[in-house]
Amino acid sequence: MSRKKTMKGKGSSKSPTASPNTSKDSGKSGKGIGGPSNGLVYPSRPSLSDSREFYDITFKVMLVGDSGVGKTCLLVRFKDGAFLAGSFISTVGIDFRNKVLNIDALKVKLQIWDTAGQERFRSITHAYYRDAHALILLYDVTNKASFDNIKVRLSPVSVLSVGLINF
Ligand SMILES: Nc1nc2c(ncn2[C@@H]2O[C@H](COP(=O)(O)OP(=O)(O)OP(=O)(O)O)[C@@H](O)[C@H]2O)c(=O)[nH]1
Repeated sequence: MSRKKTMKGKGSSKSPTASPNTSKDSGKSGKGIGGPSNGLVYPSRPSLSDSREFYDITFKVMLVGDSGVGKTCLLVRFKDGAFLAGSFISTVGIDFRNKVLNIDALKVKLQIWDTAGQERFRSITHAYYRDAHALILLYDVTNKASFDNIKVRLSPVSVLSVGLINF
């Protein structure tokens, strides 16, 4: 497998393709449905950030769940090792960050998309499920409604679409 080269996202990043959405903490764009129909996100697409990092394979992962369940906190914790305590700023639209992991001598790039949990962004965020390799479903253990709402978020059409294309 040839080693590929890509831009490494830092903080809120620009996405591989174009579409008008914004992130919670910087207002920078998160753009487009991230990759071709087989779901792989190729590094030859437009830049994500200003530093480069090699990888062997890439996967698109979506964080899905109600507003306030901790999607952004989980992502920041995983990416940067920090916890965003205190003030809660809701995500606007969609955002993503990249993380490259070394697994069995391979560099695996995860492109992790942080979706807005608010109802008004649902139609936007649903569009990004299409070519995802994985959806991570989050809920607040102190809020049963946030668990029940996962079923609503993953309508049969969305799940079927992800399943048919990627698995
Ligand atoms: N106690 C506790 N609070 C958390 C945890 N994770 C996140 N929070 C808090 O929950 C609030 C919301 O977290 P976010 O990660 O911004 O929530 P989100 O799911 O991204 O919300 P949207 O962007 O609106 O979709 C913040 O104030 C966090 O500090 C956790 O594991 N425990």
